[in-house]
Amino acid sequence: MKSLFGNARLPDRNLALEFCRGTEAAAMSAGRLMGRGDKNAADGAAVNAMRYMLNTVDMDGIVVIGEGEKDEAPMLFNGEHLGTGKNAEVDIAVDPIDGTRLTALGISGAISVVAGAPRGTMFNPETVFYMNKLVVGPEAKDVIDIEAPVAENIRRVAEARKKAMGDITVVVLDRPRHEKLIGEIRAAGARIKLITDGDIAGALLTCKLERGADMLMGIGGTPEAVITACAIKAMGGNMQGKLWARNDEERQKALAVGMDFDKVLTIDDLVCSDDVFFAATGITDGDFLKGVRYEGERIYTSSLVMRAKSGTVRYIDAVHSLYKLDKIAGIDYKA
Ligand SMILES: O=P(O)(O)OC[C@H]1O[C@](O)(COP(=O)(O)O)[C@@H](O)[C@@H]1O
Ligand SMILES: [Mn+2]
Ligand SMILES: [Mn+2]
Repeated sequence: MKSLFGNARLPDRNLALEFCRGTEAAAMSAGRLMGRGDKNAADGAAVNAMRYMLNTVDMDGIVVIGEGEKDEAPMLFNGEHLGTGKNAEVDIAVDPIDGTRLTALGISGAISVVAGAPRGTMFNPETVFYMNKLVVGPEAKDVIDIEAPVAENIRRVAEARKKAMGDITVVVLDRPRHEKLIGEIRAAGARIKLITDGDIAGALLTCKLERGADMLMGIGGTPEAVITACAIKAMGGNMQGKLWARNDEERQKALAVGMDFDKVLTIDDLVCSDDVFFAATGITDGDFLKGVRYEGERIYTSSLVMRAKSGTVRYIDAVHSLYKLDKIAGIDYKA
């Protein structure tokens, strides 16, 4: 029988599998603090574990997307080097917890994420913390236009998805800034799934085969936008974005370093490579991934690992041995 890979050289090592160790470690450390009401403690635990694990990976990584200093939470810093310095030169985008508040309150939908791409291929949002986003799954990838009216985008996605407009579900972050957007979606007759946080996981729902949503619309973080672009590339969907400033001061500061608020950023502007890696682990239970479960000496995690070049999507359920991990990794998961 002919081999699946023929005689071709096997693909390069899948970095996303290595990244998954980082998201698992971050999720296990942060999940331990679920519901304690302390966002910074959870973020700090996730950041330390993530940094520790990613530094063991054979790569020459530079953090392009840390988290932005939007809320002065513990973070991996932009420009920080990660990995052993061997092998591939990669841009890294991390969000050790997307859904810090969800974790602190024990609400579903928090995940830990890392994305990687060849050096110099990830969009650097500089000081702009927010972006207006439009994300869709594979069937609707060629029909979206973030500059067209909301109803028109819904109509086009409905046509592409062979659905009635009333059956289209749009994921939207529940924020006062989205009052107009929500009104327009309702006026178009579509359904809305409001999320309190976590628009990376929200965006992934557009590419999920079952129980998903059809679109994500609205303003969320720019770090999350770049990470989302990596994930959506791997899942075959599409995304557009436009930078958004909270106030004139932020806008002027960004304009001074050459940022353009009128430009429609395509998925390729956000990450201009198809060799993109993505890993995510559930912290609290979510639509996509189960949260971390602590069972005495064992910790259970659920992760999603993807590589855009090969198109492989892996779901990895792992069982971790708490006491062994404490010893070898020096991370105190019992803390
Ligand atoms: O809460 P804001 O300021 O509206 O920002 C929205 C962003 O914050 C989040 O809801 C949560 O992000 P963090 O948990 O990483 O802080 C993102 O998913 C989203 O993109
Ligand atoms: Mn975060
Ligand atoms: Mn985030």
